[in-house]
Amino acid sequence: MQTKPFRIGTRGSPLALAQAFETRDRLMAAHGLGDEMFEIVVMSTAGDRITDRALAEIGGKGLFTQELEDKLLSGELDFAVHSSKDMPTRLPEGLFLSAYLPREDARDAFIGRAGPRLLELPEGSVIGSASLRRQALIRRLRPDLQVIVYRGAVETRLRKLDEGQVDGTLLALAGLKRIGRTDVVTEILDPQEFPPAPAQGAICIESRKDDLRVAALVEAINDIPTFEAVTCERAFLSALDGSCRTPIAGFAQTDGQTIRFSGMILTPDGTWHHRVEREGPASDPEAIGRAAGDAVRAAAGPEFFTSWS
Ligand SMILES: NCc1[nH]cc(CCC(=O)O)c1CC(=O)O
Repeated sequence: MQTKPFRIGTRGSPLALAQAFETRDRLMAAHGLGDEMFEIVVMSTAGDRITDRALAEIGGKGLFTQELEDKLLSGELDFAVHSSKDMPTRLPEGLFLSAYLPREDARDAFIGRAGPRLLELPEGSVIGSASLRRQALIRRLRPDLQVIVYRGAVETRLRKLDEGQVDGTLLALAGLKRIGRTDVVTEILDPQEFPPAPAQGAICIESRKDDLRVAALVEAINDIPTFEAVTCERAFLSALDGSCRTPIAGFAQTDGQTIRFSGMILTPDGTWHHRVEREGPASDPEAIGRAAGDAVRAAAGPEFFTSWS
């Protein structure tokens, strides 16, 4: 019988902590365990420390995960809780995503100071966002707006907005819900016009492949529809990857039988984009995402990926 508490790794941002506590609470409820059986271990990652540059510039994905993964591999942590959106498509040897929590709303939220709606902002308004996808989508819909790189924890971004450094910003609705700050949202963006990032809104658990005890523990809270949708979206991302500088959006929905996926790639300036729609059996989410990725890559042609890099 397990006597030592499970060590749960997380970043220290308010959102990361909320996600780690939600995971712990679900595990306690599923197994009838007390909180003494879990220890939350907070770690700082490179992504948390470097806040003045765009992520793609300093190395992109992996910046929020590497320190946690090192501690998983050394056995100092039993599992880590992440935003699936922050996870690289390829994980270190020996680690895997062993469970997904039920997905929150995957849509993006607009938070406007100069106006409540993105499409109605005064010409030349300044939007802060560090996400290549959001920057490109804004430029596509509103080429007249000025987009500036804007990072940091949610509360920092909201303060900068209040101070007037920008006229608006975009955040995942899911994150705002989890930290109880949906009060700032002025518009929820239509996922057809403003499609979310692959895996947005889904919390995942990462653990060692050979740790069957943890696999059995977390299996009890794994949400199958979220697993199917996010696996499909991550396969799309993986089929297109090669560059973390490509703005990519992708969203899958499943009814347990069929997965419906829709994806979009854009040039960073928003002038070109390609959409793809695919559906297929929920039993093979990866194949659907991969086929969608291959199709959109073929439709866009090689110059799409080289003309602006
Ligand atoms: N590192 C950015 C990040 N990773 C996950 C979320 C939101 C929560 C989610 O998508 O599950 C955010 C912030 C944002 O995009 O607003």
